[in-house]
Amino acid sequence: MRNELLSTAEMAEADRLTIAAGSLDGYGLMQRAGEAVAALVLARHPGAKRVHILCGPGNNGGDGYVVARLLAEAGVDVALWASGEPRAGGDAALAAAACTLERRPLSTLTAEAGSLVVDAIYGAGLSKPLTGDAKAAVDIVTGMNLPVVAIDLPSGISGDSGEVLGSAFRAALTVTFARKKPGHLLLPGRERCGEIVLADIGIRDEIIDQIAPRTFENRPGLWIANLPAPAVDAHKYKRGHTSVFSGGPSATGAARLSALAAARSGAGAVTVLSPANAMQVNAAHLTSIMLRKVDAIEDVDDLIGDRRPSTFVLGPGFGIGDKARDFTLAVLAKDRQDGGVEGLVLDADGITSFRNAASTLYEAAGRPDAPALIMTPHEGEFGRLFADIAGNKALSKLAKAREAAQRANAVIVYKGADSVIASPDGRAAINSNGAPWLATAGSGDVLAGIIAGLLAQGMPAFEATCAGVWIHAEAGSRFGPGLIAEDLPLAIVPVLRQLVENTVR
Ligand SMILES: NC(=O)C1=CN([C@@H]2O[C@H](COP(=O)(O)OP(=O)(O)OC[C@H]3O[C@@H](n4cnc5c(N)ncnc54)[C@H](O)[C@@H]3O)[C@@H](O)[C@H]2O)[C@@H](O)CC1
Ligand SMILES: [K+]
Repeated sequence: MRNELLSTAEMAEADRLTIAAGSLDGYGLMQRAGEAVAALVLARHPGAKRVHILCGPGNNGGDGYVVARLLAEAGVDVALWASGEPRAGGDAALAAAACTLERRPLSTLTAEAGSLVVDAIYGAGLSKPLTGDAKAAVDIVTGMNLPVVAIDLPSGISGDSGEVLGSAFRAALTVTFARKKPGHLLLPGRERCGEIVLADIGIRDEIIDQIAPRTFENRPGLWIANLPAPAVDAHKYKRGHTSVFSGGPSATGAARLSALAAARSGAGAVTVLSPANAMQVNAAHLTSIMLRKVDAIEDVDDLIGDRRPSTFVLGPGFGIGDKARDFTLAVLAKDRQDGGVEGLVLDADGITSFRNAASTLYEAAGRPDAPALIMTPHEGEFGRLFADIAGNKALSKLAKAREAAQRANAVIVYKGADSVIASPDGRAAINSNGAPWLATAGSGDVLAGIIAGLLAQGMPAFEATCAGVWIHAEAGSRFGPGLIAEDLPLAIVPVLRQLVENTVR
């Protein structure tokens, strides 16, 4: 399966390039779109008493006119409601002319219980909040709880941001074309789409390649080729060494969770770096994971010279302040080359520690040959570091993560039920396999550990991060109710096995 997501502008470009390539004209694409939707309506709702088709003035409405004609030809009782007139001479006007059903104004919409609604009011062209007849239609249909099949997007949902503009339908099924759009995966759009079906309308893969999208759905196909599989002659340090900084005596659990997750994700060796006064408590809880005393920057330097850990986690339970900043900058000052430090995952207190010193962090991460910096902020932490970006209402979550990654010279995981992973090189991925069970104390510590563990095995930073987010979410979703963070490191094992055996996509 291909994982690209197309912005609404890229989708329009794909239409244009397809038409220019001469295989299909705009009207032909619209026919294909309408055929796909009509076929799904017939397949999914064979017993629908009556289907109300709501058509807007643009090409989304054009698709609706095609659906109306095809369903009527198939013997379905169709009622057609129009909002505005398609532009004369355009594809939608042709589709409307080919549909001889009586058209009634959408402002007079009435529907009966047991009927089905096809929403073709607005799609990719939505440019402002729903008002007037469109908004009233949403209220009526929602109030009656009628099932809705949305064409391309539920009207009112922005294809680029997933935001509700004014109000929006809640669809049971959304049929979109060629590739999904970010708004199908970002919240609240994802919830409003229901099941999403991707229909092939004749836009070929080569056309998408030409557009070279930089946004992806985070699925295994995006990174499986980079997933580490241990070589036959692997010894433990060849499989990567991750070190996790522990907090003080009363805050050590988070680091151990991270460490365990790094080990489960395949790092050959994992060390917890503990302040002297927490050595005992850490030692009492560690078996296969190593322990080393680290109180000062010299200790970090000694460790790197001596044991050559390739990745670090700093933040979980660590405490906010100078020490977090100093250790972070000490790690980022190392070189990557020749078996040096590959990367640092900065989470929780590690992120918050830089709220008034962000530029120092970004400069350190931007030095050529610096280890990769990966930051995993939830919404609150993101706002602390990137207040201006977080507060910019014109930006989607996707755009915010992208801008933050570029500014910070870091891979950013903007966490949430729709986590966005963005790379400083402009790539971004939206995750959609999460589950509410993952919102539990310590869950983020485990995520940081998985990412560091994959990174230590030589996975590139963006791919390791995307894989970590997906594996973490998949493990949590499969585990389900009752999940606590302690369960997660073990719960990733069956997910990893399926990935290694290539039985999950
Ligand atoms: N050749 C093509 O471009 C194809 C387009 N397709 C369909 O065409 C759709 C996009 O068509 P359009 O670009 O015409 O856009 P829409 O049909 O989504 O919107 C039509 C127009 O409505 C106006 N509008 C937007 N939001 C409004 C609001 N809240 N209140 C009042 N007016 C508003 C805008 O002027 C907009 O251009 C896709 O979603 C898809 O369903 C498909 O037929 C496949 C081929
Ligand atoms: K629609």
